[in-house]
Amino acid sequence: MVALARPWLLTGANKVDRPADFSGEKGKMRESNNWFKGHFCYNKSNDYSLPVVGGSNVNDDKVKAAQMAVELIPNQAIVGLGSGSTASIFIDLLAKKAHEEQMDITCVATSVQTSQLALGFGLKVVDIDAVDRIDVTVDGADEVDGNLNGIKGGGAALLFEKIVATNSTKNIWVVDSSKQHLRLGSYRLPVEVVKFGVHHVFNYLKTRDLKPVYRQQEDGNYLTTDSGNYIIDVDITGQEDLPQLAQDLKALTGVVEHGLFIDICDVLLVGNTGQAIYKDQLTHS
Ligand SMILES: O=C[C@H](O)[C@H](O)[C@H](O)COP(=O)(O)O
Repeated sequence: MVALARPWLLTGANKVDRPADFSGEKGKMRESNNWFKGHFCYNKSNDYSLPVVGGSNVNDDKVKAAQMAVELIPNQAIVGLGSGSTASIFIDLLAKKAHEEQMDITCVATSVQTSQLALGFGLKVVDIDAVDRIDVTVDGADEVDGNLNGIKGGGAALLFEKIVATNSTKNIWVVDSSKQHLRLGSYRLPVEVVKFGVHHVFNYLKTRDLKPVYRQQEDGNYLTTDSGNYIIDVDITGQEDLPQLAQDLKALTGVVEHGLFIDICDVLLVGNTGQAIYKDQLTHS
């Protein structure tokens, strides 16, 4: 049992004032949040505090990136918690540090699963509307380019992730170097679309040569996000002007959000190289 492997869970040091409210889904593990679906497997039963997690190089790299991020979190910070395997490692390490150093940390989660994970680790998680600022958000990414623009949403959390990120003073991304590409597009871009009329949006995306594909669950049903929407993954390899594409997608009726995160990441932490790349120190833009 996880709690036994993490003694800081037993102290009650991090009291939950107001649990995050995800539109009635509180406390439910939804299928849409099964992160293993074509993406990764985060095994909550592993106590992977450093030595144990080292099953693969990629995992080692994620741990290193997460460790670097934890060092950047000051006491009394309001922290946005990203979603995905790397963010999950960060959450675990943050909980450990908060306990050991008796830090006063308040967290805002970007998905139901992240909220449950953080609460399980003893962190204080509040609803985004219960705070008037988010000091720093730490999240993973599916792909990131040399300007620190990226694609997110491989775990279908892009909408809440973008809401939290755009309301954060600083955004730190934690990645392994396989996520770094000169140009975005190796990873299909997730587009979150309301269910009503979704086939019309799908057909329009086809006409834009975006080769849309519905994201499905293992049982063949369309995957549903925490907000009750569908995800359509599109191919952006032929798209030259990504900021324009981002605007076009956003303007499409029925589209709620897309996974292009442009000009959002402030600091990129790359686990395997130990690099910290700061956006304001880039020589190009
Ligand atoms: O919706 C999912 C998020 O955008 C994740 O942050 C992203 O998919 C990266 O996840 P991971 O750290 O597992 O590669």
